[in-house]
Amino acid sequence: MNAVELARAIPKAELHIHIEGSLEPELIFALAQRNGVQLAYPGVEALRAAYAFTDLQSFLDIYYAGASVLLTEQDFHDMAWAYFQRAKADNVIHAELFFDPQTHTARGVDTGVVIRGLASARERAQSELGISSALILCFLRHLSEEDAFATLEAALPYREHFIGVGLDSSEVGHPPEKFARVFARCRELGLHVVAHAGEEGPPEYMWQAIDLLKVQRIDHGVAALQDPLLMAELAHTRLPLTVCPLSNLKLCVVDDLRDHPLKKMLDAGLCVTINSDDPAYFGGYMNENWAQTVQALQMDRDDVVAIARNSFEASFISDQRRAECLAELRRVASA
Ligand code: HPA
Ligand SMILES: [Zn+2]
Repeated sequence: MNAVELARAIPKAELHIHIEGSLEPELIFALAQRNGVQLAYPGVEALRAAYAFTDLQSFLDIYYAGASVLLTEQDFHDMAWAYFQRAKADNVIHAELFFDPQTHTARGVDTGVVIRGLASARERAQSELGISSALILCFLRHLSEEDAFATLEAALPYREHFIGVGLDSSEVGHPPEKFARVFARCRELGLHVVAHAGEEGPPEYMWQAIDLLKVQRIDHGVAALQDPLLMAELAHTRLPLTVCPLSNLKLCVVDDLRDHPLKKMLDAGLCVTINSDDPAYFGGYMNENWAQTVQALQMDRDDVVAIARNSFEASFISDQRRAECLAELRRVASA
């Protein structure tokens, strides 16, 4: 097996997937019809043709429009179940899913509807596919911290269904410091904390995520390369970064996959992982991200194994499940 074949075959954890970003155009139209929702596009092809993004905001506008078809518990279940089946085909054996309650509560959909629908898909993925998973509630950073507090409050009756919180949506102009108090509260509640930083924003936002939000992982973090002190810190602490190469390409964070910083970050000793972010919008699920990145950056089999191992080390799974995943990884890597 060469490095690209190994990248496809190796068991892996996905740690940066917005479940609303796994909604394929076909399912968007099927749900629109089921729920009587009117879309601004005449059909699947027209919608797909609109997926030509110039930056994060141009994507977010379409992503929030796509999510408008989600109304019932069954809708959330169907979306997540479709993702888990796709993940299984890519040898994902553990997944930590982001979801955005505010995208749905703003349309009158109750937080409980969102969480119950996702939770039942998770249970099904465990029993029918053997995929372990968890949910991470994300606050939309373009909204206020007060809004984030209200979102947390509304989700607390379902506390057993999510393991942590994150921070997503429009980065520039909405630094992590804006959410310092709500993240402190989440830490007090025993929730894991992560945040998007250094996708379009500067290294300063990554420092804020570390120092003020006290995150356990940074989502994206590709801006780290602009700051040698930050690189040294990340190498020293091994704070994981959930990198999303095809997302960075589609949102013009990099112009060419061959210029992607992932390999430099790996070689500098950072705990980097490969993830799909919003696969229905960015042209590829896990194995497309892995295969294209390994190919473009000419990574070898050792790099592939190191990144897969990082994905389990960076995950919020039990020690027992982590040991199982690492054993499975060793089995495939040595076959
Ligand atoms: O890549 C992303 N960045 C920020 N917010 C998001 N929400 C969905 N995907 C993203
Ligand atoms: Zn993301």
